[in-house]
Amino acid sequence: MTLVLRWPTCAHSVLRVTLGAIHADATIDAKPVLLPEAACAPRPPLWPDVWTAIKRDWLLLVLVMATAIAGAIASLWLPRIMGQLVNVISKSLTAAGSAPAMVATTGATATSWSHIVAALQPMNPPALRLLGLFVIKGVLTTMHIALVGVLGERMAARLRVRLYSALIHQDMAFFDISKSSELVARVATDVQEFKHTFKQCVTQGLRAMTEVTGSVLHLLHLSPSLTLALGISMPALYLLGTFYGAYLRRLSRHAKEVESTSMGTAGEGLGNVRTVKAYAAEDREVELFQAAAERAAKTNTKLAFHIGLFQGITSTSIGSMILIVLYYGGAQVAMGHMEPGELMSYLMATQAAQRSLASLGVLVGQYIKAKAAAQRVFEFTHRTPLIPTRGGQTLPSLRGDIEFSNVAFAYPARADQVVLNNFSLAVPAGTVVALCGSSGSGKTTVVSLLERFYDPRFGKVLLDGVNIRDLDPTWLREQIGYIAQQPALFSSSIRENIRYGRPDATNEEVEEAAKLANAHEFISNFSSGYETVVGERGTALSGGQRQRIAIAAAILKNPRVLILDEATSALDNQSERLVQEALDRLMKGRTVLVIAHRLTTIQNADLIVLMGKPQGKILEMGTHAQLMARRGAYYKLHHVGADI
Ligand SMILES: Nc1ncnc2c1ncn2[C@@H]1O[C@H](COP(=O)(O)OP(=O)(O)OP(=O)(O)O)[C@@H](O)[C@H]1O
Repeated sequence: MTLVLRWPTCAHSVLRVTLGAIHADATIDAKPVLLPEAACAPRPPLWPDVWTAIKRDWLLLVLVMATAIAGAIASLWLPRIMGQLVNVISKSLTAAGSAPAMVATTGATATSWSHIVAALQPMNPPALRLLGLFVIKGVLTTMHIALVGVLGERMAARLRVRLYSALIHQDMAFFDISKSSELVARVATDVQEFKHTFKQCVTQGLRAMTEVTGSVLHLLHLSPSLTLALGISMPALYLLGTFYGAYLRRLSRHAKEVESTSMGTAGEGLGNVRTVKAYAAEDREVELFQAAAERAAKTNTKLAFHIGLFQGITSTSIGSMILIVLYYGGAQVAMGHMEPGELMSYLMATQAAQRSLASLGVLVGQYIKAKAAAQRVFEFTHRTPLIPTRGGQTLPSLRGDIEFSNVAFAYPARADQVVLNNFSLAVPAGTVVALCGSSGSGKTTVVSLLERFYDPRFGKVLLDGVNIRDLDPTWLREQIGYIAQQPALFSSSIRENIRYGRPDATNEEVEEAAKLANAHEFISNFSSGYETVVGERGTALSGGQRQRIAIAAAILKNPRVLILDEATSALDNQSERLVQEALDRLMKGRTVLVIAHRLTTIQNADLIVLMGKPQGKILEMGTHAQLMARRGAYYKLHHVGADI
């Protein structure tokens, strides 16, 4: 029997699980095969996603495009008006060929006002046009940069929120196989890269395309024959630049990788400095780093050589082009077919066209990179979580009866390792059940299934007789309080951390919960009291303090069902007494599942469940007295006084 499960190694990959024999007791013989992403489903097209991200700012986008095109058109006028100005100057020079002699005979100074005004007169109209053009270009540039900045930031913020929301709503199985640093990089770096290139495409792309078109038309208008001559040589140069440019980009990427590997070697050595010193391996580490650094130097030298060659070829080509224009265009001027100003205008227009073509070439490379970044950004926004956050029924009131009925389970990331097998357990409302057993026997898995972080392969988990698959997952989790072995707090204030249990709680309710959790006193001793910031993951607090804050948050949440993952490392006596007191208050009147690590702390439980190998099997079950009287595995554990 073959079962195909949608499985998130990426949004579109599938985990194909071949289920061999499914025995009567639901033993699973599963062999997972990961199919490559591309073989599974085509990527959704990118443009609808990009459009969704910017469509709310369509007016802004139109303005950005309009200012880019208008700016480019304004630039196109520059060579023309410059040419007009040069023509005027050259005409005045011809007309005033004998002026210096006149000045010498009359004795008038060359700088007298009347001479200056007379000399400037014909230049005024083109100079004023040029000034007007500079002002228009300046205004358009300011508007464009400001508008594209606003558009880019709004789009990036929207994308980041959409991606973060898609990620945080994924199921736990997704996080089992994803590295959080990579997910954060998607939200930060990939969005940044996409934003950067998007801005460049609408800015430089549009401008360059307009400039290339306008310049070529202008060149054709000025001298069709010269333009034709250039037109034959330019594509060859352009292609050379594009291909060599692509090779250079590949080389540069490789050089970066080699360099970051060499830095990684140094980082690893320094990061593990205790181990390095303990093995007296300093010299070995230096040798490793030296080899990596030499590899990086070799690659970078190769890159530098090719960059030099590329720049040499480019500057020779550009120089040759200018020479062709001057050589051929000079002859045209000499024959009277062209004015000097037109030749200058022509030269400027070829430069503008060449610059724009070059920036289009660079943009093509960046577009490819940005497309890959955008695909990474949008990949997860299309992924439907295996277990949704919302949807399903809620119960009007909850007693807190829990039942695991013939549950079989393997983690999706390790589908061939059965963790729970034919697991059945009833926990009546209001009782305390302790799960104990060797490490890896499946205690945490049992509570993860109750919180519906995963769905069982076979069997059911019932709450008040209702299969939790039919319940709204958010509602379900609101009914369950969880105190972790080492509660990880958020790096905000103590008040905010306690309020995480119920965001709408008043300050009085927060303090009341802290008092019940034996936390009020130590919080009040901090100079900033409830406003004290607890540091990343709560590292600025002791283990016992962190636990009492987590208990306060659970008290505020007031769940019907409580899961306690007992701390493995013992607290000091005073701290343990305070935590235990707080827990006793919290447990009163609730259904409690305790993941027990110390036999001494579970003797009062209503039911003790000893789990063990083969995995997921219940070895023994009963009260402390019953299990001791049985003189079985529990008794033996107790007898040797081992922790579990
Ligand atoms: N997210 C996961 N993905 C894949 N396998 C997992 C995952 N979590 C746990 N396992 C595996 O499932 C088995 C049961 O793990 P579980 O955490 O439930 O054991 P435990 O009894 O709570 O152990 P401990 O007392 O050490 O916390 C182990 O073999 C473990 O390696």
